[in-house]
Amino acid sequence: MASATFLSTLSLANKNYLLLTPTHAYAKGYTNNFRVSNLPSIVVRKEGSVRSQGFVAMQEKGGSTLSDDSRTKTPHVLTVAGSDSGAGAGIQADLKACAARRVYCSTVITALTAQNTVGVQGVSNVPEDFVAQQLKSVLSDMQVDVVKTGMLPSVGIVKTLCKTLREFPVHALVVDPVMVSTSGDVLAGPSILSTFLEELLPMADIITPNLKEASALLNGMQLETVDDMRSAARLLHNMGPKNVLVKGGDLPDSSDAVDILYNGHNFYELRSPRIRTRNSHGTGCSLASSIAAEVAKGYPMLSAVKVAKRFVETALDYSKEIDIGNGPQGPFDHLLRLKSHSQACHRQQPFDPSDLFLYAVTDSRMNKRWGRSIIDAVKAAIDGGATIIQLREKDAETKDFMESAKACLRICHLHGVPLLINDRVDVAIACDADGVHVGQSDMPARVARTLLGPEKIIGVSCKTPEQAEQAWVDGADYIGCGGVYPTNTKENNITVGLNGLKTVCMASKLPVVAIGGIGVSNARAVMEICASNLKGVAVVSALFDRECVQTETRKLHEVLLGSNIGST
Ligand SMILES: Cc1ncc(COP(=O)(O)OP(=O)(O)O)c(N)n1
Ligand SMILES: Cc1ncsc1CCOP(=O)(O)O
Ligand SMILES: [Mg+2]
Repeated sequence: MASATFLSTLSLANKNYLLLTPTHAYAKGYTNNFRVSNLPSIVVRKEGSVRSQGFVAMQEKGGSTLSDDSRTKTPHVLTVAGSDSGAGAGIQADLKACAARRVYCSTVITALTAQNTVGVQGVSNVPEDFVAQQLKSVLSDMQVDVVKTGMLPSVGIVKTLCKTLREFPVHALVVDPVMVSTSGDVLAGPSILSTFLEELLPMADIITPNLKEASALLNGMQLETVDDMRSAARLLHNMGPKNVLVKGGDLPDSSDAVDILYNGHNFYELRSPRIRTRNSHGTGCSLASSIAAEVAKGYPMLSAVKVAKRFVETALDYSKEIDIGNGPQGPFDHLLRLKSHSQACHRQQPFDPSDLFLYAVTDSRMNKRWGRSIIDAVKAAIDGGATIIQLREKDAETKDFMESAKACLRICHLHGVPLLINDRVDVAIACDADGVHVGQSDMPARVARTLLGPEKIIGVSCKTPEQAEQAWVDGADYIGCGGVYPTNTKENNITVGLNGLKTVCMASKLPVVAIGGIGVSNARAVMEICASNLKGVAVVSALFDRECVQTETRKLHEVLLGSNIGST
């Protein structure tokens, strides 16, 4: 029996309501079982407008007592694609990606390909009416959230799909415009292009072309730079899809993999270190189905793309040694190295760098000295305006640490504040914390990323540009840079000063939080080094080695708001 995970209940006019976020409502399938009430949305705005959160109130259909029994809906992706006998791409990749992302995946097969790591040896299209029959079988019976398309090998199949989707609308359509396989074999000829452009693209919530596909959709336009990718994204957006992700994996002369996401208003440049591996067959299919999976869970598109991209990168990185087939392009493994991850099906808030604004780091000795529990310390820091918490409990017994971490997590999540664990990746996994902070002599961030999976937050302590570059390559989310000023909290810790902090910020592609000897008297000076990626300060003693944690946190919060930096 599923336990209730909603934030709170509300009783009004003898009726009970669930209070929960709209995406949570969708992800949990509550919209199927509850009427969305006509109560106005309730908006909780945390101090300093660091994060605002909308909530909706939902009333149970036909009943008055709320319980969560068996109301959890399984997120469901339907993939409409070709089969790859080598199982690196196509339907097989989609199934594995969705399984790895913990989303149910049904399949409509459009073509059979005889394929291996050398290339495509044969293609046999499935007759249109049988594609139609498969679509109807799935969509008339199952509650599909997102349809993801891959190889659509004939005009008739594209038309059949569009017609069926008009008959059975779904929450979102993800179109991977597969035209050429990674081996260079043509999977959908130019005759299909016009139907694609006229019928399918306008229905799409996102299309995910690589450079070759974007060029083919744009009449052979040359795409050689990131600026070209932006132009292509804008032109493709004009054709009707709500979002366009142009994938720059093939961009020459780039040490990073750069993708451009455009939603008609903003461009997002999504960069990640390029992973050099032979085992990349199926990357495009897997990315598109991972995006579909995250959208099916209720993520907004930008978050879905970020998590999906990180997932594929992690899988690629950890599939480097796989040795399958003799051809130039091997498959990667979605599950092999990742299967020990405790990736819960429920969605969690994606990392928001502005959460680093006021980073409260606990200290077991200080709490003991002032006679307070970790839980009381965390509560007080949140009440004072802390935007992220780290449990840095160097002396705690593992069992005690886990128990207090679980209690702190409940409090943090009620307030929308992420909770990270210092050093102890095992504790973070065991209590499903939001992430970890590791230093240069702790578990390497790359290993922590593999253990924690793509969504968890990982912070790394860095004193130098080289360490900052490594943190980025390792898949960290932020850098903790310090000690900025001398501190008694950490022994033998070299002080980097404001200059050292600035040097690291300038070199870092990641957001940075400053740490070490920071408090009310000098926080402003720290923030005024004016580095756009310096997002806040992390503080131990100035909050926790004080009589009233809440008052000290509030004072620091005010100073930071006054500095007017990093809060956006
Ligand atoms: C936000 C943040 N930045 C830096 C540190 C220091 O981590 P580390 O270097 O591993 O030292 P310890 O905290 O483990 O003593 C941090 N904890 N948080
Ligand atoms: C953990 C850590 N890492 C670098 S300095 C430091 C200690 C920060 O503590 P305080 O805020 O009390 O100076
Ligand atoms: Mg450490």
